[in-house]
Amino acid sequence: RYVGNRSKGASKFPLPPGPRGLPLLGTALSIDFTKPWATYVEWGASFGDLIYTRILNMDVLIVNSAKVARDLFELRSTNYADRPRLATVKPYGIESGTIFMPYGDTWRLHRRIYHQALNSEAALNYRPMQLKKAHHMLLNLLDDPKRFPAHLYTYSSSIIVSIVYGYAPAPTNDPLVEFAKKGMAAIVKAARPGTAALLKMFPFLLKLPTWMPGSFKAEAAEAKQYADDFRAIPYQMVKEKIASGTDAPSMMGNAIKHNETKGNSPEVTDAIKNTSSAAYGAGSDTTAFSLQVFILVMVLFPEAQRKAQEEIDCVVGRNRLPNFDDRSSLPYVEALMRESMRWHPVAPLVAHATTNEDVYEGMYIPKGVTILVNSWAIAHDAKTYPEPFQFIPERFLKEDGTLTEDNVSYAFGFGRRVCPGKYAADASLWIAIVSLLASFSFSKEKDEQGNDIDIQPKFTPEATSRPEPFSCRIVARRSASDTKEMVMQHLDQHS
Ligand code: HEM
Repeated sequence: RYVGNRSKGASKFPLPPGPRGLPLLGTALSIDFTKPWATYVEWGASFGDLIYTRILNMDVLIVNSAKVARDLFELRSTNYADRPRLATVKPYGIESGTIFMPYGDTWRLHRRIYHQALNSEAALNYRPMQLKKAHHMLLNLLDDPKRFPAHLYTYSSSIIVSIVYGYAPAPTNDPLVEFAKKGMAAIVKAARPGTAALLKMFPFLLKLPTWMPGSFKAEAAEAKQYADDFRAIPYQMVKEKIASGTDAPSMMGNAIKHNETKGNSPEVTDAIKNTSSAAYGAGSDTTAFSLQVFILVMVLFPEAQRKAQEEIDCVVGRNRLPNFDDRSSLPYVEALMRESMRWHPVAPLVAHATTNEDVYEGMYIPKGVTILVNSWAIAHDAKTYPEPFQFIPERFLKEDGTLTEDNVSYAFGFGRRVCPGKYAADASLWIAIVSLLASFSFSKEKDEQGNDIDIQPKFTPEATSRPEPFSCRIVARRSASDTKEMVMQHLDQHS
């Protein structure tokens, strides 16, 4: 059990209840690591909505309900905005990125840079670019529907590089996007809690020669190299564009120019490099994976797809593609998007840490403890969402057909750490979803005998979780040539 330095006043309160584990391993053996969020829900049935446990050598609190999340992360926000100190972060070269950064002044500086570029007003400026990228994605899907995950990734990452660097990547196989993708794959490994816990327990694993089984040296060195390059190379590129007067407006460019007027503070220069790479890391997979979930649910729940397409056909018609002006007239599409984000939140477990000890409803919360919010549990709470495993967009609609207040905000996190890219992300998701629904139908793939190939939905257990690969048929709703012609007409209008 946790032995921390408790203040006198707090010493009489017990830790929250939770499963007891084994020495050294804690409760690690009882966790289903293919879907840890579901194990924590099971524990919740016995121990409640706030659980204390020890996983390997880490003390962890788990929050399983929207109420506890609100009470701690919103109402006591200053104390619950830190991050756990993962043992992987430094060796993997990402300690100065926003996502893993301790709560404090440098983190505040980061948030100011994001705020300038990504607040709700600023995010409106990206809409024409997002619409154009959505149309490029439709063309990529028409050409090669089987590679849909790659097209979704190209869509989401090209939006981020455009916002962050003002860089217009090639529609496919862009060198910067490809480089960033490889880097991300290496860096994602740093966020695996199992690796972090192992390295904290056995730091020598990082020092073992690369050829020895169990060595993390090569993996960490590779990730660090990518992380370093990804901070330096785009920064240099944007600086050069500014110098030659060929830069496009961007988060990085604006921050560099602002910093120049203040005498080029090295601290701000670092923050500019680190926020930009973190925005790529935090914004590319999340958006692409959310769209993969959307396609998966369209295949699994054809009735919802049909209703959304009926709404689009009725409001937008079939002679043009939807745009942002249509958004408020398409409540079913909006409800479907919310239901898709609820059905599988791509950040199912969000890790914060406390700054100081606290007492909540008679339970002791230690200083510096990791506190995992189980967003998946919140999204599958049958009291709020009856039949939580079904896909029912109507749950977000009132009787009069207007939307409810619930906009699934937990999908973007909590309190002071809430996702700073959420307005831009929301727009990227919406325009992609409505454009895809207007242009394609999604259904199960057929086997050689013409029977539907069944899908058993499964999700990866990483911090950003996506569906395991699944096959599906993506067919243009108009003929392929008509769709292409319509998209090309829209693209001509953009330019
Ligand atoms: C569908 C897309 C997205 C989803 C679902 C999403 C979700 C999240 C979540 C759950 C968090 C953790 C919040 C917390 O700790 O409570 C987060 C953090 C973050 N997100 Fe997003 N995000 C998305 C897109 C974006 C985009 C497009 C950007 C940038 C352009 C971005 C930048 C960030 C950053 C920098 C953080 C770290 C914030 C901090 O630690 O203070 N995200 N996001």
